[in-house]
Amino acid sequence: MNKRPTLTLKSSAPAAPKLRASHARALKPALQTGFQTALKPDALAFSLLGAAHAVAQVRTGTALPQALATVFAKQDAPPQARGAMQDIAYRCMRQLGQSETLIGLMAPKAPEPLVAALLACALALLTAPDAVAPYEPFTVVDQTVTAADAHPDTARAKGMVNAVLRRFLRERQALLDTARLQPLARWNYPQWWLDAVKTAWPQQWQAILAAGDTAPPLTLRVNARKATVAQYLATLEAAGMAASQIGPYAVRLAKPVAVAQIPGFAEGVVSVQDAGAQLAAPLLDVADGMRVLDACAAPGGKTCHVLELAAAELTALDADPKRLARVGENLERLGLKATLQAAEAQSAGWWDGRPFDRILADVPCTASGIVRRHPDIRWLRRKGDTLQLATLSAKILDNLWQMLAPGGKLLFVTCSLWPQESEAQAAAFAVRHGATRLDAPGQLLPVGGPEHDHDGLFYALFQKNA
Ligand SMILES: C[S@@+](CC[C@H](N)C(=O)[O-])C[C@H]1O[C@@H](n2cnc3c(N)ncnc32)[C@H](O)[C@@H]1O
Repeated sequence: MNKRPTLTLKSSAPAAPKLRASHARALKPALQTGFQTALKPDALAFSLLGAAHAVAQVRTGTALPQALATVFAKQDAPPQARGAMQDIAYRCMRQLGQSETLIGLMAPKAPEPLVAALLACALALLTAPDAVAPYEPFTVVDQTVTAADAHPDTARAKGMVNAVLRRFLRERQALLDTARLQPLARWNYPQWWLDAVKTAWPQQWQAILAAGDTAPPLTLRVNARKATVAQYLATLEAAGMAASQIGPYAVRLAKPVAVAQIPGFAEGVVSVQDAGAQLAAPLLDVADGMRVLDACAAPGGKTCHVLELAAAELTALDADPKRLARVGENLERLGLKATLQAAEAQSAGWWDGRPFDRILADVPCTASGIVRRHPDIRWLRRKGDTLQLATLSAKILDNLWQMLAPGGKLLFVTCSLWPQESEAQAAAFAVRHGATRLDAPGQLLPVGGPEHDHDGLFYALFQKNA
């Protein structure tokens, strides 16, 4: 791996203020997550409190989708409140560094976990640019105080919540200017993540970090068995939905909508898939009748795309049986067939010994390239995860190589930005196995803008000598 120089963030502004140690410590687990409030489900206060519970759970290590699912179930939230909770919680994740820094500047002492999460949710709404602010500032403050009052873990802090948010409204710009002297608040990523992006991508680090804080587009993959892109664009136009083609099978909707509102989704005409992820199936170069292994398949985006392009004999393997079930659901919706196998890709116990013509190894990784879609990842990952996951994926690749037929191709994919998991891994693998490296995009950087409206993926393609 090439060593690149580390850039440090330069600022002509005064030195960043030190936060009190109490604000920098890890937050304690949230209490009483099952408590039912008397708040009306259509009130913003209800959604703020639900989102705050989910955010507090992320701060103790739970992934945001799981945290939200728990809150939805426990609070018996109706669909509209679920949508609002999800929107607030995702905004909060993208602004968490700034919000926690602001709380550190304004709160008299470190708030309890649920209070801190509630304040962070409110600040995420209050700091949204005016043009896209979903609620009036005074509504946010009023409803946050109402939410605080409605829960036993936050009720005592109601006065402090009110004081902090009103102070923020009064001193907004000065507080933001001070907070943003901290890299954590300026970029909304932990320091180790900032250092890692700067080291790996010294030219593009700012664009990568900024793009990771934006909401992702809704990109669809047109099922080549059922429609062409031109036909599907005409369908969208007839439905009054603006969209454009951004890849051979990729269509981006101008305005994201719920899956249920996507024309043809239920009938399998389209699937939701990032434009960068849609490169995998064509790169694999599968022909009808080939034996194909998708070794880390769930939820099946790439599996299904391969089968939309060729009538292959495909085995979809995944270590997680619950996630594997989602591959089955996607295959069914699209009218496709594959053999599903719950097993670990670094073991060979499940293999019948018949070599595969093509292998897709979309290995487990830090997912550092898909933070705009999963903004909680940056707060959940630890620096040491990279080495641990790279070690596992090396084992997976070595094991899969023996299953590849002579002349066959293996496509190695990650959704990581870290070279240790991607290019360094690919280079070391090629040396270990004397594998021929074929043309592939390498690292796709998620720098944003219309030309790069894709996640951060890495592709390396290998061929086994015949
Ligand atoms: C990046 S995701 C795959 C995404 C999928 N290829 C798609 O396009 O929809 C990685 C998958 O690897 C699975 N996984 C993790 N460890 C594994 C292992 N040791 N063997 C096989 N699958 C594993 C995870 O459950 C996860 O579904």
